Amino acid sequence: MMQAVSSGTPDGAEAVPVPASPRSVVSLRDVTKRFSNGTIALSRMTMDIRKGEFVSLLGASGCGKSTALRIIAGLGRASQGMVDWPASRIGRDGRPDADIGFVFQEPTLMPWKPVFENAYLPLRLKGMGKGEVRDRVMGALETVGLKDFARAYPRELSGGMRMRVSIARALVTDPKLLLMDEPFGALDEITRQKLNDDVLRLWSEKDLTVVFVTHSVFEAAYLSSRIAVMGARPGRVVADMMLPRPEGREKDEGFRASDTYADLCRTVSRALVHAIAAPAGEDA
Ligand SMILES: Nc1ncnc2c1ncn2[C@@H]1O[C@H](COP(=O)(O)OP(=O)(O)OP(=O)(O)O)[C@@H](O)[C@H]1O
Repeated sequence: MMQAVSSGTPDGAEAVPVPASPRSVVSLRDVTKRFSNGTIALSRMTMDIRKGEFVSLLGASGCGKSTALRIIAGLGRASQGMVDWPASRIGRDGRPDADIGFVFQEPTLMPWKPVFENAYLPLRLKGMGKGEVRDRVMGALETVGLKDFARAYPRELSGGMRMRVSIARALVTDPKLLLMDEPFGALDEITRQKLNDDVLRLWSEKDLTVVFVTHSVFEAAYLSSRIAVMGARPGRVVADMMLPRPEGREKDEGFRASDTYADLCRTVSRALVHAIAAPAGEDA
């Protein structure tokens, strides 16, 4: 179902509803976001996210990545343009009823609740009893390697483990679309690499569609099947790159050390430099 907004035309353009492709999980058409203070965070962003993709939104700070992700999640509304979640109904609040998992930049755990309660939260908010979903919550914790920490409190966990709880909480509703807003930016490099591998494993095992915000070329090149490089002022997609994945979904240390990965990083880095230099209006 579509959420279309055509009031206000900050850059003089009218929204043109184009049907999403049958494989689209989310489709953005000419989406513009103008905040009440006049900041135009996104301008005419058009993008189809297709089932099974691992899409990274890559760009410099302030180019509108988080704004785009919030609109994809239905947490923020476009000022203009059209957002379509073909397989979902739109509720009265303007949000899709699809189960979408969202992992924020910070783990945002409740410090006074143990790990189990934190992961259980989305199901509690849906009115589901703890007894009824105990196995499901434990399954999500097992998926991220924290089954033995269900009774621990967030203060007893490392930063990486807290982020794993946050991922378990996003997975507990069994979403098909997982949105991650620069989740590993605050972690050390080793932990980040480990979590990158975990996310790739989850993507593969759970047949997820992932949209991942990052400003790391290396992370985007390692994880993605597709990278949308964004330019700033106003935020827009400057390059939309499909990445070759001859080795399948999962990666390993061998891939990190490979010429293929080095070449990929160079290509993505060049695209990012171009995006930063590109004058507004020069699109993919
Ligand atoms: N609620 C808001 N009100 C006004 N301006 C906002 C609001 N949220 C974001 N912005 C502005 O919109 C632009 C895009 O912000 P956004 O957070 O989407 O960028 P980003 O690429 O995710 O940045 P970062 O990588 O630093 O998180 C920025 O100029 C930001 O200051």
